[in-house]
Amino acid sequence: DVPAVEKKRWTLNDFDIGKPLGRGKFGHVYLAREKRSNHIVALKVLFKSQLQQSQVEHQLRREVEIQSHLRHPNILRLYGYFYDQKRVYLILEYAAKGELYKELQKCKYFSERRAATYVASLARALIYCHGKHVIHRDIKPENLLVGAQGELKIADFGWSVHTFNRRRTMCGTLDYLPPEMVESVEHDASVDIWSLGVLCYEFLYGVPPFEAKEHSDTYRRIVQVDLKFPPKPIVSSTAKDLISQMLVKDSSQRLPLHKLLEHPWIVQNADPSGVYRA
Ligand SMILES: CC(=O)N[C@H]1CCN(c2c(Cl)cnc3[nH]c(-c4cn(C)nc4C)nc23)C1
Repeated sequence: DVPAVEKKRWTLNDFDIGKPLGRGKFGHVYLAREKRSNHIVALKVLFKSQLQQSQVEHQLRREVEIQSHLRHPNILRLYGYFYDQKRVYLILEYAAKGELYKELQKCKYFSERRAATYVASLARALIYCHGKHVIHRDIKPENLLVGAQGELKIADFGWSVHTFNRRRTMCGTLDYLPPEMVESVEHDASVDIWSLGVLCYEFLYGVPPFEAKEHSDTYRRIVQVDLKFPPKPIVSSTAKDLISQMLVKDSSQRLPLHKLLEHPWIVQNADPSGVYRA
């Protein structure tokens, strides 16, 4: 679409900066408009000093490298980046309907149709990533944004890796980590299947499956796959069947993503357009 974008040297003068959209760990994200095209974007501003302090420059370089090459309707575009003396700027797609976790907090949990529609679109995005040997490794509500038509966008590839150099680094909250990452052994793309299963559970029940007061309890519940389905809210047995096929300790036995798209719960509940219409 806009190949020239990669070649262009962007500067802050190319943009009108708008309201702050939110705060990431290393800086703020602002609404911005590219002056020549009037294109609305999200400008993520990161302070080099903080990046250096936390030794995450290599992770940021990887995030930019990976996300700038991914093109999928359910993956937030990274159009480009630039930097000045003190800051690094990421030019990101603007997701008009904001952060999914706020929506989940507001309505406590989603209907089966809404949850299945979101899970199916995330599965398609992950199939695309895995096809390019990219694993996200940090699928959780905080990293999901909602586009203007209500479609999900996976953001924040800060923890993604190309599978040929698998990392054992610990990352993000514990809730979403599969046993092999919690036990920090070798891991592969099936970590994203586990996290999608955790996400599906949280969409339906409003809380992640292995939540506990203490980190050590969450850790134990994950490695023991201590999976329980509360009596409320009422959830169909087909939904529980799908979740049970994803939250499997042996990563090679987890339901493959293309099989997930054929699962009865997805077929019967997900809107094929990937967009949930209330
Ligand atoms: C870690 C991190 O970057 N988190 C968030 C901050 C905003 N950001 C956005 C990014 Cl990176 C892209 N698009 C966004 N749209 C919004 C947003 C829209 N509304 C109506 N409200 C919000 C908020 N936020 C973004 C990602």
